Amino acid sequence: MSSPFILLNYKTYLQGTGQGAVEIAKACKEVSEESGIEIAVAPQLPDIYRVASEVEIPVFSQHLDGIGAGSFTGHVFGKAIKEAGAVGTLINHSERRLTLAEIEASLKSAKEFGLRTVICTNNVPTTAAAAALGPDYVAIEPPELIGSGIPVSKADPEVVSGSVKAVAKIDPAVKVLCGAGISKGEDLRAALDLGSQGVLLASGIVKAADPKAALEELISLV
Ligand SMILES: O=C(CO)COP(=O)(O)O
Repeated sequence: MSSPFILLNYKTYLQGTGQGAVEIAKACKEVSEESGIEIAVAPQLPDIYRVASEVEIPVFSQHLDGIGAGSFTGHVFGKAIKEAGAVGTLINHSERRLTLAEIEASLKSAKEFGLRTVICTNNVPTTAAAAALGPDYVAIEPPELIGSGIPVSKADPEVVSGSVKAVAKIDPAVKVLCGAGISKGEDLRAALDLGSQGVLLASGIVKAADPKAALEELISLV
């Protein structure tokens, strides 16, 4: 099996804001180098440039709007994200839901600017629909488990294995991540055993007293 992909979403957690965003990214980079596992970070939009400038690590945006250059006040433009140093973006996170048409437009914009794409979903049917759009990854995250500390890979293994199966049927090139409540080595191990190719996670690392130690524990059973 190939090495997993770990994507750390900072959300708007205080610990991952401003300089904290840089410090957590440095911890991720160290653990990534020590282990050979790809770890990417998704800081808040205003922190993308600072993290990408100060730490050599893949940086993702937490959101992207499917708009072009022009009259779009307050929107997130793919070219700006790319030039800030991002290499990818989340699309349709549970805390930043989009309509189907908006997801498609966001994906198109991300692809236009060469960004890696992760469409977040909440169940097997939406995962199947997202896979049909052809992103690099879909990330299945049942909303009720997000931030709960209860790992999706243990509490709802069927939604992970069901998503893996559905995506394989629709487009085997699309990779599957899972997330919600993932924080321990055994949670990541269970996620990989269910066929996912990595995890999207947040609070277990960002809010940890020692994010580097938490990351080392997370990957201990890979
Ligand atoms: O929403 C998530 C990642 O995008 C999951 O959050 P938690 O890891 O805090 O459950």
